[in-house]
Amino acid sequence: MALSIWRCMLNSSAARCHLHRSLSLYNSSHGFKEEEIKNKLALLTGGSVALIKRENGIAELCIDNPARMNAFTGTMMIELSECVSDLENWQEGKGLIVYGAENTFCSGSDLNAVKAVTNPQDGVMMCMFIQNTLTKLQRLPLISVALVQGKALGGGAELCTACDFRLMTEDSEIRFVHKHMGLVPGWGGATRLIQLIGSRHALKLLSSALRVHPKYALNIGLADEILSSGTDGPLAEAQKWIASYTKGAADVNRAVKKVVASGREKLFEDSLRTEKEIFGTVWGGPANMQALSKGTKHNE
Ligand SMILES: CC[C@H](C(=O)O)C(=O)SCCNC(=O)CCNC(=O)[C@H](O)C(C)(C)COP(=O)(O)OP(=O)(O)OC[C@H]1O[C@@H](n2cnc3c(N)ncnc32)[C@H](O)[C@@H]1OP(=O)(O)O
Repeated sequence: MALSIWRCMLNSSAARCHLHRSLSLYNSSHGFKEEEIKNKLALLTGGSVALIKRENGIAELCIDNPARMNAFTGTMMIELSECVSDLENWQEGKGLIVYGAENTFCSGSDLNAVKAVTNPQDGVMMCMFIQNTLTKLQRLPLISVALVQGKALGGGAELCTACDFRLMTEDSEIRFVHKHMGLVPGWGGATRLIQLIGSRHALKLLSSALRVHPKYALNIGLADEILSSGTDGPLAEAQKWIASYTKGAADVNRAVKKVVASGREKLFEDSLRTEKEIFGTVWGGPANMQALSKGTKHNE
C-alpha cells in the first residue's frame, strides 16, 4: 500500500515533467525564431540524415552526404532535429550509434550552404537551432556512441562531443578547425569539450586546431576506445561495444542514463534530488523484483 502511494506520487505530472526534460534550450523568450531559420535552412538542400531503430533497442543514425565528406546542409540540420525528436519518443530505446556514410564521420557545416547565411543574425539563429538539437541528443535516455571513422571536422567534431562515448577507428581524426575558419565552436562543442577533457586540453585543441589522432584522444579522455579493424567492419564493432552497456530492461537502462544526464548538468543538491526521483521510478519495478526473487549475486 505504502509503495503504491509512493509510486503514485512519483508519477504525478510534476515529477514526470521534471524527469522527461525535453524543453528546448532556446525558445522565443531568447529571441529564437525557429520557423524563420527553418524556412531558410530548408532552401539549402542536399544529403540526408537517416535513422534506423532496431528491435534490440539500439538505433543507428547515419549522416549521409558523402560527396561533401558528410557536411551538413540546411535540410540535413532539419532532418537531424526530426530524428532526435523521434528518438525522444522511442520508449523501447536503449542505445544510439551516430556515424557517417562511406567511412568518414562529418566535415561540419556544408561550406556552400553556410555562405548563404553569413550575416551574424542568421548565423546565431542557425547556431541556436543546432544547439537545441544537440542538447536534446545529449539528454536522450539512450546511451549514445559516436563512431568516428575518417574525419570529424569543425561541426563534425562538435557533433561527436554530444554523444556519451566516442569510438575511433585507427586511421581517424577529430579536429576542431574553427580557428582556421576565423570561428569558435558554435554547436555547443566548446562547452561540451571542456566538460569532457577539462579546460587545459580544450584550450590546446581549440587554439591550435590540432589533429587529434586516436591514441592522443584516448590519452586525454576524448575517445573511449580505438576500434580494431575486425572482419565485420566498424559499425558491427560499435554494435558489439554498445551491447555491453545496454543489457537488460529498457526502463532500467534509461533510468541509468537519466541519472547521469541530470548529474552532468545540474548543481550538486539539485542533482541529488533528481537522482532520488529517478530511483523511485525503478525501485520495486519488474527488473528490481525479478532480481530480488532470483537472489541475484554479483560474483561472476
Ligand atoms: C560551427 C561549425 C562550423 C560552421 O558552422 O561554420 C563548421 O563546421 S565550418 C566547416 C568546417 N569544415 C571544413 O572547413 C572542411 C573543409 N574541407 C576540408 O578541409 C577537406 O575537404 C577535408 C579535410 C574534409 C577532406 O579532404 P580530402 O582531401 O580527403 O577530400 P576533398 O577535399 O577532395 O573533399 C571531397 C569533397 O568534399 C567537399 N567537402 C569537404 N568538406 C566540405 C564541407 N564542410 N562543405 C562543403 N564541401 C565539403 C570538398 O570540397 C570536395 O568536393 P569537390 O567538389 O570534390 O571539391
